[in-house]
Amino acid sequence: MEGEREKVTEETRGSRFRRICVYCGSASGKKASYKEAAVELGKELVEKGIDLVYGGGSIGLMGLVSHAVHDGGRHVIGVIPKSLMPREVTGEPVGEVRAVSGMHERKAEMARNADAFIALPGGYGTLEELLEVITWVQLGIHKKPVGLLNVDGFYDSLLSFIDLAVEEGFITQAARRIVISASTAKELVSKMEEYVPEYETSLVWDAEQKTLNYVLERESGVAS
Ligand SMILES: C/C(=C\CNc1ncnc2c1ncn2[C@@H]1O[C@H](COP(=O)(O)O)[C@@H](O)[C@H]1O)CO
Repeated sequence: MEGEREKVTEETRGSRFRRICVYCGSASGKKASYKEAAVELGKELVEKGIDLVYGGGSIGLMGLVSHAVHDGGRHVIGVIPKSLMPREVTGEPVGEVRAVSGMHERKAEMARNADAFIALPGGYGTLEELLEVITWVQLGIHKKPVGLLNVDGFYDSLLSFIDLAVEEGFITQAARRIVISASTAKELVSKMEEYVPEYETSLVWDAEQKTLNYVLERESGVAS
């Protein structure tokens, strides 16, 4: 039960993260290792006392990771656009469901509520969410760690592409280091714990807005 849960502090949980946002496939993929990795990641969050925010629903890897975190007693927030609320589209979500008006608001709400981001294997939706939060670091919108769970080399070709873009002068070495990757959940979370941001935030979230509006730090008067 939520209210009876033992109070976990940064010291007792042994993690600097209170809540991690997980992006992952609305499908499960073909290999058993993808499903196993989603469950393993959920259990790792539980072991470290970390809560989850994700895209809501219980289909595919999204269902596996959210059930693993919820079953382990941690808090789960699923952010679902109203248009995807019918159960036949996303399945039955667990934990707290936050209904939002659209996809942009959903991504902003997920990002705002997380201390870090992890991408499991997935398709277009996962890639879009992942690349956006990476870009937001580069733009100085946030400096939260971004991790790629490279299950069975699923993300090898994306990492090679990023390296090519570095070689070809489209991504800087510093921006390359935004992307943290590992093949197991334990190793990934541990690397993310050690991550030292190289980018300063120069834009701040506009808390008055539902969508990801941001303003230059010097104009907002808010220190991040
Ligand atoms: C395809 C349709 C619905 C699929 N249902 C989804 N339910 C919840 N969240 C979703 C859904 N589809 C995409 N997302 C978000 O993107 C990521 C998964 O996308 P992918 O393309 O499967 O990688 C996931 O992190 C969600 O936030 C409409 O019929």
